Amino acid sequence: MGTSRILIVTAVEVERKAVLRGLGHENERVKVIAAGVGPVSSAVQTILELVQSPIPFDLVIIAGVAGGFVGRAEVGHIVVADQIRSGDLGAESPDGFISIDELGFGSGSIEVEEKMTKRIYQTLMQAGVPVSMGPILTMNTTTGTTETAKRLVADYPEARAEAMEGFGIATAAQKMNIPVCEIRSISNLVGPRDRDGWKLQDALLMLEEAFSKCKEVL
Ligand SMILES: O=C(O)c1cccc(C(=O)CC[C@H]2O[C@@H](n3cnc4c(=O)[nH]cnc43)[C@H](O)[C@@H]2O)c1
Repeated sequence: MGTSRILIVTAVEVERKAVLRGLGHENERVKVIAAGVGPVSSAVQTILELVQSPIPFDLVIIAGVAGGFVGRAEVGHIVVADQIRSGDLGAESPDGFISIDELGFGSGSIEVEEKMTKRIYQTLMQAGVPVSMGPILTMNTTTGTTETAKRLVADYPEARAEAMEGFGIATAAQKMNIPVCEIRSISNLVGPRDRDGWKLQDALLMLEEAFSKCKEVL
């Protein structure tokens, strides 16, 4: 749609390939990179890409698979973030988790680019893709117990999904004054670890479909 340059950042290569299949091909406006698993690796790789690019990027889109919170995002659905939040940046205490905001050391959430977020969400809705919108949490550690899942559901009542890169990549983009969006395809539910139960292939196919439906509005 626009003439802006977009950097799409996934964690792993299979996600990058799914996005590329959806887009049809990479072009001079849209670049897709796999920046590594977790907020640190993905943030560092993103900032390197943004700083080293001869032509500046206007938008960063975080994309990949994610865990959905039970009753809030089903496996096979797409979640578009209306907020990118760290789910574990802070301190533990006997009275519960204390966020980085409450500690007074900054903010654990980053706002998304509203116009593009709405455009992506509406495009997917109109195309009949199962999609919902809400905060996506970023975790250093994939949740694998009922206890942690309960803590997250209680602390972030609006959160739809968790993944491991969003807050890192968004922080890198924010430092460069570049707006961000996040789109995730749900591969598993957040809860007791069941790695064999992850529907990775289905989620990657849905990620591909989401980008194929959205390519005209990017
Ligand atoms: O087998 C594992 O425990 C495992 C640990 C880290 C990463 C993976 C991946 O397969 C990497 C892909 C990517 O998946 C995102 N993801 C998917 N589901 C979840 C989740 O329930 N909680 C957090 N992250 C999730 C994440 O962004 C990874 O980078 C496997």
